Formats: sequence, structure tokens, C-alpha cells
Amino acid sequence: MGKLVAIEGADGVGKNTASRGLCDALNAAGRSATVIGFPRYGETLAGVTIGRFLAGEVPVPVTPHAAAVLYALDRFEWLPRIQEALAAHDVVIFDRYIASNMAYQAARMQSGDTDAMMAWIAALETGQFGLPVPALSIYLDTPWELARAMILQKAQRSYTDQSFDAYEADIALQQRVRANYESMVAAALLGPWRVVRASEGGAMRPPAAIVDEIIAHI
Ligand SMILES: Nc1ncnc2c1ncn2[C@@H]1O[C@H](COP(=O)(O)OP(=O)(O)OP(=O)(O)O)[C@@H](O)[C@H]1O
Ligand SMILES: Cc1cn([C@H]2C[C@H](O)[C@@H](COP(=O)(O)O)O2)c(=O)[nH]c1=O
Repeated sequence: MGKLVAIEGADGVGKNTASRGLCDALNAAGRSATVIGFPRYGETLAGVTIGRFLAGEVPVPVTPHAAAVLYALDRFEWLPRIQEALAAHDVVIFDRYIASNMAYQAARMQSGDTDAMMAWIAALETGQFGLPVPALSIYLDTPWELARAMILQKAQRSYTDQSFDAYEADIALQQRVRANYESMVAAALLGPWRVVRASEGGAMRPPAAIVDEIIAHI
């Protein structure tokens, strides 16, 4: 059974870049690795709906619980492929996983209700839906201003033509998301965490340096 490593963090911190770089580096070192990213835009029933609300085509689900269930269903529909990947590879890298749901949807709750929301999502996804718990989660951290600049550099996305999607445009939400990740790291929610700084002195670190540090943690 392969090792499940989740790459987590706020929007634009370089998760996709690090996930792909990590996969390439592991494969080059003779370890079999693959990347699975969430949401599965356009590929699952829930993924289609998620893409539509992030693009502003339909309203964002009013309650965080409803949005959380959609994201969880997206992963549940992909569970057979997750299991196949874990059976076939030494390392399966997740570009966002359950902790993203906990960080973002808890950030949409009143402040006193965030812990309960995170616990509810963890129970839904790992309990009811039977999704595997990560062996390790990496929290990629950068200052929010730099992450925002990185979002503007992103290539065309499959689900939106806008520079910022519904969650990226909401700076206050992004700040609460970061605080929620920091709580998850401190409390080791959903398994062990390591923090990797994706930037230094106001600029992104070279992707290879970030990947080397993640490999050392694995
Ligand atoms: N270490 C890095 N050095 C230079 N540029 C980077 C680095 N990491 C990411 N980028 C660039 O920043 C932009 C955002 O990166 P990426 O898509 O990896 O972020 P992300 O965290 O996956 O974003 P999101 O969560 O919003 O999907 C891309 O244009 C990417 O090429
Ligand atoms: C997987 C997942 C994601 N989200 C949020 C986080 C982002 O703002 C968007 C989409 O992610 P992307 O990396 O920008 O493509 O959705 C979430 O709230 N819950 C989740 O499970």
C-alpha cells in the first residue's frame, strides 16, 4: 500500500507546482509516484457543480455544510481510483484533500463553530465515506500578498476565465483559511503535518528547493 501525502495550503501558494515536482523527483529516484488533485472539475457530478459556483455561474451553496458535502462527494466518487493508485504506487500525492474542506468550509462558519465544523467534515469524509487518512500532510506557507500575485500568474483554468474565483476573491476568507490550517497543524488533525515555507524574502523559493524539503519530511 502506497503512502498518502497531501499537499495543502491557501490558494496560490504553489501546491500544484510542488505536487508535480515532487512526483517527478520521486519517479526519477526510482520510487513510483502519482498525483491526484481535487476538486475533479468536469470529471465528477460534484466537481461540475463546484466549478460552476467557483466561476460565479450559480450561487455558492449558502451553508458551509452543503458546500462541504459537495466537495466530499467529489472525493467519494473518486475513491475507487484513489484505492487503485494507493495499490499501484509507493507514494500518492494529493494536490488538496480533506484538510482543504476543513480549512475552507470551517472558515465560512461563525468563529465559535470552526472546531465543530472541522470535526464534522473529518468524520463525514473518513468515517461515512471511508476516505483514507493521509500518512503526512504538508502545509505550504507563503505571505498572502505573494499568494495573490501567484494566482494572477496562473495559466488558463478549466472552470473559469476570471483572474480570481469566488473563494480567491475573498481576502478575509483566505485569512481565516490560513488560521484554520495553522490550527490543524498545531493539533495534528487528520494525521501528522509538516510546514514548508514556499517563499523567502518576499519571493517564491525555487520549486526544486521546496520539493527537496518535502522529500526530507517523507
Ligand atoms: N516555487 C515557485 N516558484 C515560482 N513560481 C511558482 C512557484 N510555485 C508556483 N508558482 C507559480 O505560481 C502560480 C500558482 O501556482 P500553483 O498553481 O502551483 O498554486 P496552487 O497553490 O496549486 O493554486 P490553487 O490552490 O489556487 O489552485 C503558477 O503560475 C505557478 O507557475
Ligand atoms: C478540495 C477542496 C477545495 N476547496 C476550495 C479551495 C479552493 O478555493 C477551491 C478550489 O480549489 P483550487 O485549488 O483553487 O482548484 O475550493 C474546498 O473548500 N474544499 C475542498 O475539499
